[in-house]
Amino acid sequence: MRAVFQRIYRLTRLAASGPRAWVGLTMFGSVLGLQFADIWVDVQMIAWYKRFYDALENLDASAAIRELWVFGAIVLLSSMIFLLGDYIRKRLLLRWRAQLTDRALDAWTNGHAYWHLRPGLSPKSVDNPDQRIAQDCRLYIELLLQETLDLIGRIVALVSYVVILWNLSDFVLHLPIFGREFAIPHYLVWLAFLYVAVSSLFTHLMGRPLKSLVFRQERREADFRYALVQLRDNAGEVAQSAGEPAERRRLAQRFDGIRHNWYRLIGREFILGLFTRPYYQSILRIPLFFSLPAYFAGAVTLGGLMQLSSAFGRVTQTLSWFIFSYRDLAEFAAVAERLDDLFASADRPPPMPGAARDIIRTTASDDALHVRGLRLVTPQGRALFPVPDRTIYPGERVWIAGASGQGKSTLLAAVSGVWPYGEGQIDRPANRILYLPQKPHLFGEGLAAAACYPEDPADFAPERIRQVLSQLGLDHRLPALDDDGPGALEGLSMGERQRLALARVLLLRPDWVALDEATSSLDATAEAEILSLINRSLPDTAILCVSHRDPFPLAPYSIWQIGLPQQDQTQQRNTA
Ligand SMILES: Nc1ncnc2c1ncn2[C@@H]1O[C@H](COP(=O)(O)OP(=O)(O)OP(=O)(O)O)[C@@H](O)[C@H]1O
Repeated sequence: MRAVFQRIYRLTRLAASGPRAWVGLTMFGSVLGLQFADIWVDVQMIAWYKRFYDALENLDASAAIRELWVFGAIVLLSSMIFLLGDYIRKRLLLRWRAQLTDRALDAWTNGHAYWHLRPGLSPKSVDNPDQRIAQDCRLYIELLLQETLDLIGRIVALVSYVVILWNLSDFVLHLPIFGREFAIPHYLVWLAFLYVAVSSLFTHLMGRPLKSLVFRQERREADFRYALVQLRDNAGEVAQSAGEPAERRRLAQRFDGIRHNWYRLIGREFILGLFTRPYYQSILRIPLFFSLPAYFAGAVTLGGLMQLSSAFGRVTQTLSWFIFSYRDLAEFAAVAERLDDLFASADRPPPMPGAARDIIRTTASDDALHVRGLRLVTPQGRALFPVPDRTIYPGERVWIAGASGQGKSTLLAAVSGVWPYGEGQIDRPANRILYLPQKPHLFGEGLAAAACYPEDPADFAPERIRQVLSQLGLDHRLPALDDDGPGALEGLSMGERQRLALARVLLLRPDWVALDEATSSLDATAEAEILSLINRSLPDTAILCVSHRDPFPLAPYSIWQIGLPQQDQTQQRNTA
């Protein structure tokens, strides 16, 4: 229970702090104030009923008409209070959600948490981070506002009801226990608290598994949604390999997960309902029974008994917030756990047990790349081939060669700073290394965004983008250049995707480039043309090229052999 409160405290602080935090807090205070004003209007309405019906009974037409005007004013005031409160509450919802989402995105993207916390790379990978950031942040704030406003409102109401009950139950109950007689003054007040405390304990014991079931349900829903997204992303491959039955099987399996957990969830809700439902239905009657000892002792009249039981009922009903809100509170606790877990894991991604994380990284003072004593291992601790020591200076071209699976891509990931497993030292240049993979991921924002990634296409002259795409053989795609939707990328062949990604090298003109089989899908002639174009256009750029084919157009280049040679190509090549 303490852990739940700590989580809620941490998350709420994240959402409600930050620049201009006072605006959010003022909004929260205003919503609360309007909630109290609404209660006051409610009280006015009750008083109005008495005045209006008295006027009717006395056949006082002018008083009745006056009360109609009062009624109109109360309705107007009540509507204004409701609408204003609702509007401010919704604005606050977005404000705190935006702040929490911002923090979650920071945590997820800073320090490469999104890279480290994937299955197989971390012992505690984070499932469905997209759902946690997109949905849980919203749900958390929604439930936070709902439960806290409700709770505060009830606490205030409780104080007034307890005062009423205390004054009404101004008599002593004499209770014989084990032969001795105990005198309990104001016994109804104590009884109300005891009754609800015992009932709350029951509710908690019966509903305890709900939180983890809700937690699991959210996860399974997200898994199912993600499986559908995967089908959309791989539509071409699935359709051409007639993979529909396999996809249906996969989707049905995910849905089965939802179904099984749902049965357990509703089963538990049923068990909880066995207690809460009768409790809900008897809460207005039980107070009457509890007040009977006072009646039979002659302490109150029948009218007093009714008044007492109604005050008692108000107190118990207000105190029963925990019982009535148990399902929502379980969801709130589950959402808080999922979100807090995301923040905690992103802050300190846990290391894989048994895999060294001892790579020392510094920024080289001479703007070169120095690799010393580097031994890379997989996350499971399997050692890859040792990487020969090497220094690469600005403007150099290097072919990183080696047979498949020996660690070339892993070396590039270590040089980029993301691969943590292994030991040795990497002193890297201060400037960013532009990395192009074999299978470039093109986001759905259109050709220009893909060609300039990760820079903003607005920073580049459209003419320059056209010229580069044309140099790379993508003239036929230029009419779609101004289309900034995913349709512009539809149908690009893998070779065209690689050409589009290579445009980044020519547009961004970085000081360092890592090409990780970035031309593997091009035919030999096109590959030679594009590599020569890059070689000519960027004479001062250092190029690290992972390739199974000799990148001779980059000549003069040297070879950095990783593991066993793939073929006999280890001699230094100095001419094209
Ligand atoms: N996340 C990971 N989990 C487990 N093993 C991994 C992981 N990443 C890489 N490896 C393993 O590390 C080894 C080196 O992989 P890497 O991709 O660096 O090879 P490569 O030399 O680039 O291969 P290729 O030429 O086929 O692209 C492989 O055996 C691979 O299975």
